[in-house]
Amino acid sequence: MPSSAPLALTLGDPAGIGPELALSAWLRRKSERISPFVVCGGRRVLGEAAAHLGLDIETASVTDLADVPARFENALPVLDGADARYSPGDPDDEGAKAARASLEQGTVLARDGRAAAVVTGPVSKARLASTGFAFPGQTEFLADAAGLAPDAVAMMIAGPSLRTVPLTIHVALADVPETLSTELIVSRARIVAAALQRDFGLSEPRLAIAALNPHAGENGAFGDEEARIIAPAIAQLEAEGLLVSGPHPADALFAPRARATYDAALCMYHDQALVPVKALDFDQGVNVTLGLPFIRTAPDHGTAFAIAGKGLADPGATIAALKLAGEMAARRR
Ligand SMILES: NC(=O)C1=CN([C@@H]2O[C@H](COP(=O)(O)OP(=O)(O)OC[C@H]3O[C@@H](n4cnc5c(N)ncnc54)[C@H](O)[C@@H]3O)[C@@H](O)[C@H]2O)C=CC1
Ligand SMILES: NCC(=O)COP(=O)(O)O
Repeated sequence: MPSSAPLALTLGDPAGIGPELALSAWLRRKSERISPFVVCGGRRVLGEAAAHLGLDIETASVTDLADVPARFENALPVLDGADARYSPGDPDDEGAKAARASLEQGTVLARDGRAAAVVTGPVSKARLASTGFAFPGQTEFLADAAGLAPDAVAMMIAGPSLRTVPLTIHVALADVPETLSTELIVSRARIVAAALQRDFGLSEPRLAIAALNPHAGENGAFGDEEARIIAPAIAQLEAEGLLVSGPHPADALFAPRARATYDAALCMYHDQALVPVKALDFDQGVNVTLGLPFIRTAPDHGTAFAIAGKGLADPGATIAALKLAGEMAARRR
């Protein structure tokens, strides 16, 4: 990868807050020291969004990624690609197709090393599905684009207060117990430990593993997944030399004293992992896909259709995602 390779920012659903987040992040590029980034398609959307929000921002069409750093100084660089009209809060098929094309374009650029990372804007999973997108989320799409099975990657939600990893992601809560297995926990924990070393500079990462049931099952009174599935995984990981603790009752795992004892908490289901980060760090929460051969980050929030185009969207999580992607890329160079 060339040392000047820019970050590729995808548009997200054009009817959501993605376009205004790209504009706001560019406006703060100097104060926040954000590495140069290029938006994958959507020049019309971005122009109309800037006009709608009264933002005096020029976009610059780029075809050669080598031009991005210079253009980034004075204009928001945009690659030729899919586009749509700007219709904040009113998602449609044209916008969903543009969101998908932008995601595909950014992913290829990162996968081929032409972009330093792909930073994805928020998409509606339901709207993407309506285009025939065959994946429950972007995480699973990225794994597939890298030639990996869904289990070969892990979703980390990273904020200033803590990092969490949902071990099951886009599955119904009712399906979580049967989806969990000792092998799944072991393989995801290995991915997390390796990423904490490689991308976060932690030489001896400490992993805390949450229980599934209240009170970690209370010795089997309310569930046996802790003894049957989670404890054997912890024993195996310890035997491999990893610093692992648990299964911890999840209610106390995110208290400040507990957070000081680990570098990442591995959680059994989506909301167990995302609720604490969103409660503590909503506007700085970053979703990182671990285990890919390229870098992917994203703001850890959704399309927020109800506030799109109203000037209410906080760009903090998008800025944090861009900055973390830049730091990870610098560490890997
Ligand atoms: N990585 C991604 O692309 C993600 C996409 N989604 C998608 O987003 C859609 C909406 O999901 P929701 O659960 O409603 O979550 P959401 O994050 O879009 O909205 C939840 C609440 O947070 C507010 N909010 C979100 N981002 C904000 C920001 N930057 N500044 C100020 N307020 C903000 C919204 O207005 C709403 O009140 C769904 O279709 C889902 O698939 C959800 C999470 C992540
Ligand atoms: N709530 C986080 C989330 O669902 C993000 O999913 P993905 O689109 O990054 O796979």
